Amino acid sequence: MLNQYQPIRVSDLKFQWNKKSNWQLNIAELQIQRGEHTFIKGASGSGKSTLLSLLAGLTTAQTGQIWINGKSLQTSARKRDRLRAQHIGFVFQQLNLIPYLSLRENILLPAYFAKERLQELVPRADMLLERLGLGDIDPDTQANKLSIGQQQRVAIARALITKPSILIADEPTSALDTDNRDGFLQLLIRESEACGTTIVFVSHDEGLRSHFPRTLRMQESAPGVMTCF
Ligand SMILES: Nc1ncnc2c1ncn2[C@@H]1O[C@H](COP(=O)(O)OP(=O)(O)OP(=O)(O)O)[C@@H](O)[C@H]1O
Repeated sequence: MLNQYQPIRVSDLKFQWNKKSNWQLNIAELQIQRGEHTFIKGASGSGKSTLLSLLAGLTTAQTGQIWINGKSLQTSARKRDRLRAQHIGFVFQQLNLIPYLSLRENILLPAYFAKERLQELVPRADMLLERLGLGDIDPDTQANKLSIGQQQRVAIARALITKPSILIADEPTSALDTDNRDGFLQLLIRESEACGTTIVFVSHDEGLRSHFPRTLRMQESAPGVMTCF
């Protein structure tokens, strides 16, 4: 059943990076339910990052609609920025921590963009640090003084600080060995579940698929036309 208030709904979407390109992404209908964990797989160049960028409102489609929690992304860039900051957390392969800021400052950055009251989120930042096994580290430590494993956990805390309803993860484990990869994913899923966050996780790595109840595949439906099932 269609429900426009689901975290993510896509309808009749058609997207090209430019008019002359013979590559196109077409999605007739896609819905992702509240709290659902979805794995998106597909060959290199199949459009996984393009789809994430459309869902985050960083790029807009020529045709069709995307709703995030019932709000259309067919709106001004300023409103899309606001929607993104309020509803979506991100984790990328490059963790994108700001090296000269402290752990706590890095974690609180999205709160600033979401215009949430920073002071009210400080206890949540500290709680996340504790839950992610970083409770023994002084939260004023600069991010570049942490090991990569610690930085990954800070990136999880940062993605979830505002309790976003959607978490978008783009290949966050591709630089990790198997043990680190599984540990990272378990923490990411556990903490997302604790705040009821819907996960959209892109990876080449088939080994991760079993952690996700739903898989979407980016596939060619006609020459040059990609879709996802
Ligand atoms: N900013 C851009 N401008 C123009 N074309 C782009 C841009 N980003 C991606 N493309 C093209 O769009 C298509 C899909 O690329 P995309 O990065 O979404 O694929 P992907 O499945 O995420 O690939 P990978 O797994 O290698 O990261 C490719 O043909 C790519 O060359």
